[in-house]
Amino acid sequence: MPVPILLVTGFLGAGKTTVVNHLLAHAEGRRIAAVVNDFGAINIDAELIADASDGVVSLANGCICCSLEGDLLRTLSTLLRRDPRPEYIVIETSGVADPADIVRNLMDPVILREAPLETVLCVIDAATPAAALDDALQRSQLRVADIVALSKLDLAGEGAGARMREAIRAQRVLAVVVDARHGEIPSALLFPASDRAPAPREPGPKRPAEERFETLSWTSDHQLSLPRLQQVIGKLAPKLARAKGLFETVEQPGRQMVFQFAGGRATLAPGDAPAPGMPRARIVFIAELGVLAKAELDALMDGCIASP
Ligand SMILES: Nc1nc2c(ncn2[C@@H]2O[C@H](COP(=O)(O)OP(=O)(O)OP(=O)(O)O)[C@@H](O)[C@H]2O)c(=O)[nH]1
Repeated sequence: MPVPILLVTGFLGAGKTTVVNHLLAHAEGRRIAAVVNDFGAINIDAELIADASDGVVSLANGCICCSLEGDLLRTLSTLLRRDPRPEYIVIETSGVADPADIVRNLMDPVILREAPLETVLCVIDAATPAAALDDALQRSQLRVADIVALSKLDLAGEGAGARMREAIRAQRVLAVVVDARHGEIPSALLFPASDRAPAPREPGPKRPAEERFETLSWTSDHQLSLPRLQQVIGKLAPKLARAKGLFETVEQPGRQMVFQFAGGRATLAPGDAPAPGMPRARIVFIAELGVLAKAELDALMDGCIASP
């Protein structure tokens, strides 16, 4: 039996992992394998994906739309040889990925036969201005989508959700647009029960690889001071496109916290127990190329380490 693929795309911090997590947590007995790509050296997303999946495969330190394309195909072949075989495969792309290039790779004749691309889902943050969809990368993410999920409607101002829907419709007349409150999308929509094999897709011409963002990682084996971190994030915020990380604070010892900075908003939430053998604090920062210097970042972040 072919194993349908769901490809999840969307800009940095739009809410892709939240959607994938919700899907895996409500798998209702389906064997779903997840492939997660963070283009930084540390794959925070893989750690944030619920254990509910049939094994999370993490592809880090590159983007599956360009440098890791071979790794993606090898990973899919390995998943398809698993016994028992997964019934579905979800691929979460990094927020900087151009999905057209991934779609092209998935049209590989063997993969297409064994694991056909069924659905492309694009997650869009409803709390960002609709003009964000004019961005070339976001346009290409929207262009290949069959389903568009509007996230963060709870944060969007009045009318913002409606304006975003209109902007989506203007670019993608045929896409199904759904609300995804905290990642909630009915799984029947994402994995429709159909015996028909999905038709091959035409991904369009290959785009020249364009480096626009870079990721900088910071790790430490110490606890962090929350007030100092808040101050530093305030300083860094204008330069950041996205940040996420896991660490322990001196204020709440013994508890791993999940830090998220997306759409200009920073949040901190309790996380799972720390993974063994990992540095106590690991944070990935994503910025437009040349905007954030590693030495500046290290100096600021080192200042967040709680004094003994
Ligand atoms: N309030 C609110 N927050 C949300 C919603 N969906 C996602 N978030 C938050 O937005 C932040 C980013 O969400 P993720 O799911 O990690 O975003 P992502 O698209 O996977 O991020 P990258 O993989 O880094 O591009 C997290 O703090 C989420 O909790 C929503 O519907 N409402």
